[in-house]
Amino acid sequence: MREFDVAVVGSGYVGLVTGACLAYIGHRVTCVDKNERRVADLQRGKMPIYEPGLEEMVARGRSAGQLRFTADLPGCAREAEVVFIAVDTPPGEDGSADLSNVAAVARSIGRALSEAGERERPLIVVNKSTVPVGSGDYVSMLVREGAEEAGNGSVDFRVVSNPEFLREGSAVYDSLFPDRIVLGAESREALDTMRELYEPIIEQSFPAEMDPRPKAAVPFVTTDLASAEMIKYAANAFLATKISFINEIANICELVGADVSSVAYGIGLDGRIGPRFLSAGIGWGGSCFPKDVSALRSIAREYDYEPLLLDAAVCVNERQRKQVISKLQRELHTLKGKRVALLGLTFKPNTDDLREAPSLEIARTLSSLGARVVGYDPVAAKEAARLQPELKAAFDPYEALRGAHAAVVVTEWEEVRSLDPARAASLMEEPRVLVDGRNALDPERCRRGGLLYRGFGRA
Ligand SMILES: NC(=O)c1ccc[n+]([C@@H]2O[C@H](COP(=O)([O-])OP(=O)(O)OC[C@H]3O[C@@H](n4cnc5c(N)ncnc54)[C@H](O)[C@@H]3O)[C@@H](O)[C@H]2O)c1
Ligand SMILES: O=c1ccn([C@@H]2O[C@H](COP(=O)(O)OP(=O)(O)O[C@H]3O[C@H](CO)[C@@H](O)[C@H](O)[C@H]3O)[C@@H](O)[C@H]2O)c(=O)[nH]1
Repeated sequence: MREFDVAVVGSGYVGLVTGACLAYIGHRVTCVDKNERRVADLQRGKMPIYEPGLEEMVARGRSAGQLRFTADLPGCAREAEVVFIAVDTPPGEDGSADLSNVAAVARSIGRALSEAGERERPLIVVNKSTVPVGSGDYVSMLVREGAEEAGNGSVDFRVVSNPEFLREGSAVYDSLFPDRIVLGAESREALDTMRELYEPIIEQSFPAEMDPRPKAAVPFVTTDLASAEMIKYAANAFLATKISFINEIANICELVGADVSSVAYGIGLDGRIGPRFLSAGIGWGGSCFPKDVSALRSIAREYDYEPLLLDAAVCVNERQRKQVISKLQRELHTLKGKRVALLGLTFKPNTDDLREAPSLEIARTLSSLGARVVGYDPVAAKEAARLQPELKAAFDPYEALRGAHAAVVVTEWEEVRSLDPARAASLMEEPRVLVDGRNALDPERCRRGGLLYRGFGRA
């Protein structure tokens, strides 16, 4: 295997995990970020995010001398063979992706290339951020513009799209054991180089200590730039739609007296459907699905196309969150003066990410209706209370439940799944409602413990 000099720009969820994993498989990696405090923290081993297994991977990379951190993007771009762009592409006001961070990095790479003069091989600029179709060409244009600004526009580089499919909470595992690696480029040579860089992952030839089960080679999908960019949006839109689909079925199950968990199991056994992403409940949130579905809708509208199915997926998702409120109103009648405990606040378990977390919107609505809201989360209670001041932070689930008239399971952390219903009921006030927004608890056990259990799509 050839050892590459790699720069990864953006030390957030994707950048850090990518950098740490590339160092783990034997490359020399420099992670770059414009946030100097973040860089200083990383240089002394302090993680800016909560992601299981990441701290150990970073420590390992640093002590092997394979991983370092800097704020000096031009310096890195001059020395690297491959630069990954992994900066955030947040939603703009109209729902389209805001590419200003990607653009700033591309220009800066251009300037650095121009100042460095001739290179032995073209620099490969890999876009890992989720970006609209056409962004590969836009990045090329900006690199060239940056180079022209610095006095020499004839710089040698190739742009590659390499969408990222990791999930927060299992990001390290997903990066080392991906379902596929997708690469889009116009240059065969650039694709061959990327294959070489990823070879230990494609061949699964790195030490098997993380997961000793034998693995087949990872499919390596090569395509043009636009299709690679579209694969990312299509994958997220499909998964989000799949969840909205099961939520629609859950709502009908409630009306007809069926149980959505059994229905999901029954349909998921069909190989054409598959069992994953069929958990009904509050619906999807997070830093990706809402932003990417909205960016895809916005792309479609740019071309005067009405994305009816995507619009419906979003509507169903918005309605699911509102259902938490109607389920509470049905049991508590007025919410004024009632204490409601939210159990789990991050958008999913095993992450500290609160971007588009349903908990924040639910807390806001409940407090606008006069309820007192307290929220428990094992890692993000303090930050959630900062973002949503109506929410009082609790650091233990039972502390949150003390004196509560109702509780809502918003995020199925293990600490929430393993809740003791009898202990919860003993701390709560009448009518002791538990709205299980993730269908994570056993309804019978909850009822035996003295809770008024209400799930999604089941009795
Ligand atoms: N979070 C995920 O699970 C996930 C998964 C797949 C793809 N993605 C995509 O990957 C991209 C990154 O997402 P993320 O969640 O890692 O973002 P993030 O917000 O966690 O991190 C982004 C980092 O980039 C840095 N940055 C921004 N502009 C910069 C610049 N000009 N120069 C240097 N550093 C800069 C920020 O300081 C920050 O540390 C997004 O496009 C996202 O859609 C995210
Ligand atoms: O059956 C399910 C599965 C998930 N969710 C919710 O869907 C959201 C997203 O979950 P998940 O996909 O596990 O987390 P992310 O980390 O947001 O990962 C998604 O978004 C990433 C960013 O683009 C992609 O890289 C991943 O492949 C894609 O799964 C969360 O709010 C979950 O609670 C459900 O409601 N029901």
